[in-house]
Amino acid sequence: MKLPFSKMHGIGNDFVMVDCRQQPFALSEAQIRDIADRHTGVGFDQLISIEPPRDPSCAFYYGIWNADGSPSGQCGNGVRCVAAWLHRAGELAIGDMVKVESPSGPVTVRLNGPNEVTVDMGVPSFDPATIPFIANAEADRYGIDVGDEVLEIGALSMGNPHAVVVVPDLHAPSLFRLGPLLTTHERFPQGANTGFVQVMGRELLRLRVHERGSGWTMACGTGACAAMAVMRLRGEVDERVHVELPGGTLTIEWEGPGHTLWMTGPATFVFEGEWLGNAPTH
Ligand SMILES: N[C@@H](CCC[C@H](N)C(=O)O)C(=O)O
Repeated sequence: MKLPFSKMHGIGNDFVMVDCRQQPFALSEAQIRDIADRHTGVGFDQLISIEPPRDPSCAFYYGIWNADGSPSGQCGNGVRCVAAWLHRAGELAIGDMVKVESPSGPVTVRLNGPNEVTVDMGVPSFDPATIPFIANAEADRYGIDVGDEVLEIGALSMGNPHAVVVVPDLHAPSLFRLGPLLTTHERFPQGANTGFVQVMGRELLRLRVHERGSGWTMACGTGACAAMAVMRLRGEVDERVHVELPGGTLTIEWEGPGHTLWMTGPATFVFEGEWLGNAPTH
């Protein structure tokens, strides 16, 4: 099997992009994991397919798979790469705004330049049933048992589930233990992307994310949106915030509940390649 692909990244969150405009997406979960392997495959945090739309009001559909082969409903850094990929494929001009369809519904992208994209990420949902998150009622924070401690978290959906924990120090060793425990916590029946956020001021957050299905990543776009939304709901940040992640910075704008949230950041091509379908040798 020969599979042409583009390797891209959005501030270090890296992607294998597969062109499925003419032929249907046909990779098995095992093949996705083989391509994800950073030693015997290509390596990626997410694999993204670009396909014809299912919703006729959208120009294209994109599918999202994590490194462990599991599907996701949304990917913030990935959708910026989709826009830049469409530009390179001659499908989207600089300055254009277009609606593209994610597994969790349409989002609107605007190509600011060949490598910079703004995305209307939709309205964040704090409804526990939508996330999904097990809770008696919607709240801006929840106490959650993790081992023998109780952690305070925010929980929301950006089209995918997020837990947000405010911490005084992003380098505390405990985060590396807590990240995987929250990501697979029983109160998130479909798992969660776990963001640890340090509030640096009303316009600046620092964030590290342990992603469902991919582990610690250099950046998570929906994680940056989720952290901003939780802190804005709690009145701790302004309408426009920079979110610094290990791989770079995103700008997130949100007026508040009921409004859509906007994300701006880079999308970078790394190389074009062809996966030859070799099974890993281990
Ligand atoms: N890196 C992404 C999020 C990818 C999906 C996530 N791991 C999930 O399973 O929901 C982003 O930039 O948003």
